Amino acid sequence: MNRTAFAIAAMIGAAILAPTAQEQAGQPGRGGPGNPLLQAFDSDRDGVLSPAEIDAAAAKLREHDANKDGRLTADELPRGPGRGMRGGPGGPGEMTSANDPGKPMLPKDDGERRILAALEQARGGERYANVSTSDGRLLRELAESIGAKRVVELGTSTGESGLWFAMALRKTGGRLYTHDIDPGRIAVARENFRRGGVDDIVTIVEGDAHETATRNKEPIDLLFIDADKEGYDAYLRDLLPYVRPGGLILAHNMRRPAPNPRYIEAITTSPDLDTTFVLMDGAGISITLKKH
Ligand SMILES: C[S@@+](CC[C@H](N)C(=O)[O-])C[C@H]1O[C@@H](n2cnc3c(N)ncnc32)[C@H](O)[C@@H]1O
Repeated sequence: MNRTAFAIAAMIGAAILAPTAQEQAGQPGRGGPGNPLLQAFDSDRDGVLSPAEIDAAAAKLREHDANKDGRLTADELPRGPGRGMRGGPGGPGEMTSANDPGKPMLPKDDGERRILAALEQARGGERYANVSTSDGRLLRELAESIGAKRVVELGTSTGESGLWFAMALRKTGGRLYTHDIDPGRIAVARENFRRGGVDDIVTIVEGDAHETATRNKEPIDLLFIDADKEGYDAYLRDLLPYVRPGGLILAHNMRRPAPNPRYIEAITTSPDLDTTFVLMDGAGISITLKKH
């Protein structure tokens, strides 16, 4: 590995393996046996990073590149109490599929296994600005926890968020209505829903959602806004009357790309709505409860 590559690897390693409070409080820290870079990359535990271990560091970092695009994004990097690689693979505090929100949850049955396999395949294709794994896990849990029967999604893309919703809807006996303007992405989404075994509970609506979504006249349990950002406030205005009291309005990209300020104002100032912002270390999601 050349010097530049090592410097990048070291910076990334330092960023994801920042000292714990324990280390800051005087426990072993940088330069000592508790040094996070040593913990992550010093395979033979001799307290020194050898040239071979330095070379191997890049490969270890690449293991986190879930979508194999050659880059590491925040949702691919380990996070949480153990900060991922602390203690090395398999060591104490390492995030696994079981406890890392950035990784798919463990499937509970064959249906979930099939959906997760479809998601993994979808993540290997064009990603556009699809939800991250942590985003998707949250969408699914929120939909399932409110027993959503009718989920309306604006912005299907290739169907990743739709697959997460479908996982919830399999349990609730509900249905997803998902709208997109792009026929190419819709074709991929259709195939992904088929592959995930959920095409029977998904209705794809092709066209400009500013027009197609207003055809909805049924109560909505959960509305997910993830299409054109400048249109978020119009979508809210048009569909809020159909969201049932106690229903949820979720919106993606509340941090990046820059959110629509009219939408933020609408969801944070209305006395009928309560909003919180989550997963803001990634794209960011707003969770808005329609109270009345
Ligand atoms: C960020 S992607 C959606 C990602 C998807 N929700 C996911 O996480 O898998 C945004 C999508 O909105 C669609 N879109 C943009 N403007 C639209 C409009 N006016 N009507 C319908 N879809 C639109 C785009 O074609 C694109 O597929």
